[in-house]
Amino acid sequence: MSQITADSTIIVANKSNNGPSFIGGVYLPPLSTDAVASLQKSLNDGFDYVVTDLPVLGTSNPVAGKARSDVTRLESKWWSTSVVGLVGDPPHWKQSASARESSALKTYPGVALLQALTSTGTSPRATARRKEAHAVLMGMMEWASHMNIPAVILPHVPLTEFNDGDAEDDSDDDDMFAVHPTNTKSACTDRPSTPPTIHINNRSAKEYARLLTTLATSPICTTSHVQLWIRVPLTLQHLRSFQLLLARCDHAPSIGCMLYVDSLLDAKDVPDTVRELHLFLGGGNVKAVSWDVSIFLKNKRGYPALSKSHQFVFQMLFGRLGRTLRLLVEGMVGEAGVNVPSPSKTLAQPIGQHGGGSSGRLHHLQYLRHLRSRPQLTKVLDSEEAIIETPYLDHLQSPLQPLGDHLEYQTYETFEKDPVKYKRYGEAIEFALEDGIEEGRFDYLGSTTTTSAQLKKIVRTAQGDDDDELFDDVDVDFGYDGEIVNVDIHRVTILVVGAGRGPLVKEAIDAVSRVSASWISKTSDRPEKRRQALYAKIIAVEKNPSAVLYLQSLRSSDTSWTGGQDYIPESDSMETNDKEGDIIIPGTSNVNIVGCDMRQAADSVLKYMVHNPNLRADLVVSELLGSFGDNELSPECLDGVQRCGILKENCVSIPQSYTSFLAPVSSTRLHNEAKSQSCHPLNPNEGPSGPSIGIQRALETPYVVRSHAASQTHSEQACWTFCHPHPPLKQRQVQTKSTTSMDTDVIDRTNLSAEAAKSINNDRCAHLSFQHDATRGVANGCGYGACDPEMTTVASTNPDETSSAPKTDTTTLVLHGFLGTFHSVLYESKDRKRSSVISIAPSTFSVGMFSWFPLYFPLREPLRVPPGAHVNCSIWRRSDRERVWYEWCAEVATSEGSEEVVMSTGCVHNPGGRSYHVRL
Ligand SMILES: C[S@@+](CC[C@H](N)C(=O)[O-])C[C@H]1O[C@@H](n2cnc3c(N)ncnc32)[C@H](O)[C@@H]1O
Repeated sequence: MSQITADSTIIVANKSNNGPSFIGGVYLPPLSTDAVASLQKSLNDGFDYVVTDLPVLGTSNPVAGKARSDVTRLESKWWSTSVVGLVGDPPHWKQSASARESSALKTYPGVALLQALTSTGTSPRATARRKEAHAVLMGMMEWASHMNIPAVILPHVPLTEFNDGDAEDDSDDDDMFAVHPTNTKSACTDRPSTPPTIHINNRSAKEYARLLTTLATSPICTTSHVQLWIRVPLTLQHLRSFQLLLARCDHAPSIGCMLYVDSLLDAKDVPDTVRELHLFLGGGNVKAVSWDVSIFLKNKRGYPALSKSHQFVFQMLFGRLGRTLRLLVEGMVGEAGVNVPSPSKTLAQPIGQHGGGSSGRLHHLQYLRHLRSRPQLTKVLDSEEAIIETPYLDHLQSPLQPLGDHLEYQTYETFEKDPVKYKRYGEAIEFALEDGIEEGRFDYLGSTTTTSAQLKKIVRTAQGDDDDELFDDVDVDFGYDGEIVNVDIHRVTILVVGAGRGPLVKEAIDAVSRVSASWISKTSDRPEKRRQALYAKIIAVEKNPSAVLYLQSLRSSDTSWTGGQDYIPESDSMETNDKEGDIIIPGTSNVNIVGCDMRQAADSVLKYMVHNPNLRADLVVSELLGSFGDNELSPECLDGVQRCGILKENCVSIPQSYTSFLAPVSSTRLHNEAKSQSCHPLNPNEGPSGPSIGIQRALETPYVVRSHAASQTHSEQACWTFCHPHPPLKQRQVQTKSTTSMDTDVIDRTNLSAEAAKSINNDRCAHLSFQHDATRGVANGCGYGACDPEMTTVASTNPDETSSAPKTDTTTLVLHGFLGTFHSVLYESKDRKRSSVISIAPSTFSVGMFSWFPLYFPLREPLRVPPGAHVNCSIWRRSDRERVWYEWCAEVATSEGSEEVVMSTGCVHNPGGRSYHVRL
């Protein structure tokens, strides 16, 4: 049976074994005090959990402690996994209420209790009522905690005036259930051009916040981990008022939102809803979404279906939070005796007498499952990478420091599973080799002889085709099998730096083989039918001794690493590495493994290259990129390689360049996680039992995170770009007509490429301005993954006006930091016709690649950005002899004519690298 627990990742992980993640529950009011009967009726229909009314405990009133049979019949594992509690109004209150009261009570369960709890009246009656309400609520919560129920549904403060305080004392009880008209219709249908006013009783809201905070910090939530799901109807005003409530509760993680969809959503209100929801998903701690059966329409065959507008909302909610979001079906389907009718029932068409199955809600569940299984959702929620990354959602990690630390075996293994990254590297190496051949850049090594049969085999293997018969179809004339063929061999030297466990070496070997096969095939028209092929010298440099052992083991067992020959022991120099008298096999590679820091050519093989210009590298391949591009010190490492003098002057680097991007993010979850680092730092050197690092350090440290409950509010912007290798000095001097006194002859005799890398400064700064975006950046979703232009189209539509301009924005954004991402051009041909790119910047995201998550730069204090204002962010990359670090600073500004007025600013974070740095 699937589980409902406080830890969403556990649920999803459990579910992922059985198919798509989808946790669906149901509330069956006639059985609301019998969890056994509810479960019996609903599990067969495919629901995962049920909602039960929490009982009134105590001895002082007539219905308190009323027996229920389920407590003696259901084992604890069911209560802790498959039952959610509902805080409703005490039954004896309902019983004593007049008919009018009853109908008002049905609006939202628990509202009458909430009203009594939060009233500030001082009369004896108000005081007694409040006391009773408090005892009822605490009893319910204690029982939930006792039963280990994972979550409890509570009401939200209604958007109406309570007759609060002493006024209540003078009124009869009818008035306290009076429902304001706005309560029964979607606020989405009120589309004011000025900011909507939240008509809630502010005093009650604050009383409620105090009560919830008390619960959230009590053992009920901190020890028993009961989550508080506040029922928030899906209207603009409710969403906004709930965010105020959460802010008052200091965004306690145990207080979450259960969105309640109980009103029809007019198509013209979809843009507003989409924009509002986008931000809400970053700040509303959304745990569940409940669909009231009254909003279902009838399809042609009479089965329940949602309107197009609600389908869009479903897609958005599940597309963003589908791996952690629980679903609930509520409301009546026509049976008698149901005591929780939908307030908006009259807006919907009735769907008939029965919703199918033993629960009467089977068809609703089947329909919602059908929406969840649409390709738009399955491709984001059920892909292999989605399943792999699930445990990492919103989980902060210290950025790796592969230069300063040695990576673990398992870390390499995880990298190597990426289905996109290595493919793109393979393509890039192939393009670079093809262009090198076209430009005649690879040295002629000599000629070798082989047979047609052997050549066929080489081509076939490179094409991944082992079937002899199939090969007969290939339109290349290789002659008869025994024919002797001459092949001119050209040598390419490939330096793979930071080789790890060798995946890029493998890509290089395969690319050499593929390019050679195609060159062999293309060169049949040369004199005497002499063919041409490549032979590669690959030097794999790695500083992690354990990874070097792995590389050596691979070399000893894989003949593709030793030129297709049986194992050849490695020698100290490049030239003597080939076995005496061995014939070079066209299209093969011979790998040398060098265990040292790439910034020092301390090894004999590398020294040999330095002293023999024709043996220097034609191609240098590396993957030293961090989430923010340069944050794992790729620039310093690759400059170090170049400075050693082991690159030819026309050497090509893969990657050729990488650009760092930054985008503002609104996410209370990420900010909370960062704050909690002050007590439980991630830094493995300190560990969970280490000293607390303090709030300053916690919020001046960037974290790698698979953002999830987050909203990127503007398109990302480029900060800076690093290109490799630096053009040889002489070339630059000629280009810039430098008149320095440097003796170019001397430089010529040493190494122009090496000289070029000697006086490089990799410090950078960027001043970015994120202008007001009326769509609130909805297309960027949570800031990880490809952006969705359809969202922009929907959010930009303004059906009220003839112009297509978006409606005036009325929301204040709350920013909690910035997400750093990167885009890298691995290789682009000079004519730009062929290129291979990897990216985690949303606008150019490499779909399916999961090796990098964004780098979250927190802000010490969240920034409030009023409608129309823009956000400026300055970021610096700084260094000293031992460290590299970032400093960042954000401000809010408006434009007044041509003038910019700064409205508020944060401080410069991490000055001098005081809280965080990367070791050189
Ligand atoms: C991100 S891993 C990539 C490993 C492998 N190329 C891959 O794609 O799976 C970076 C590797 O570079 C190595 N490395 C980092 N800086 C280095 C340096 N200065 N010299 C040699 N190796 C270095 C690390 O030990 C690590 O194995």
